Amino acid sequence: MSGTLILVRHGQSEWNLKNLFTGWRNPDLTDLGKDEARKAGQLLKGRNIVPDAYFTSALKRAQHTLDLMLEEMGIDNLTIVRNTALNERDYGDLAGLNKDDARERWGDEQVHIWRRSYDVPPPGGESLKDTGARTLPYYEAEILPLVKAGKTVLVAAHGNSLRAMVKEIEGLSDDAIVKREIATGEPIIYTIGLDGSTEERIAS
Ligand SMILES: O=C(O)[C@H](O)COP(=O)(O)O
Repeated sequence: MSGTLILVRHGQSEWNLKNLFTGWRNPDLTDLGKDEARKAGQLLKGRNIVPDAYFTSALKRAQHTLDLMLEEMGIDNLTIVRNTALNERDYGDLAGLNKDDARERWGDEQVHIWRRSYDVPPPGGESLKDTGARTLPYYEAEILPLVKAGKTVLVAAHGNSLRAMVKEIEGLSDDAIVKREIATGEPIIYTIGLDGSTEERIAS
């Protein structure tokens, strides 16, 4: 027996557009972000995928993405589980700063290390490892058991909470995850067996 896990990063947010570090701040989607979310819903609908369970973060941009996807899929009357465990990495003191301004101030390399290294946190914030320490226990307790029981589960979350999950699911090394980017509004679909074996299918 196997189940299906679908991971979706929220569509473009107002702060993605403005090139600001966002983290736990709470901007909504742009018009482009709303379109991306609707397209993700259409893609799943086109594949006749009807999830059994829905998870998202406590942040508007991921919740709105899930709502728009469900609208496109014609699914209502359901329970959505929202949890801070699925929130974006906490960007600490960088939240609200422009990413180019930060590069000017601290240099390209330092900013890249804060954004993409595995275990170096930005000042006052979470590294990817810290994010995983919050996201993965939740994934393992609440999401994975459903998938292993043969269910289809849709998770709408964030670049770095999803990178933490992708690292675990695909068994990527600390070095390999540094290069892994998660595109907005593009569902990643995994088939996961009872024994935890994984087959990745990326929708396009
Ligand atoms: O929180 C943010 O600023 C973005 O959603 C993700 O940022 P990143 O591309 O720096 O990881």
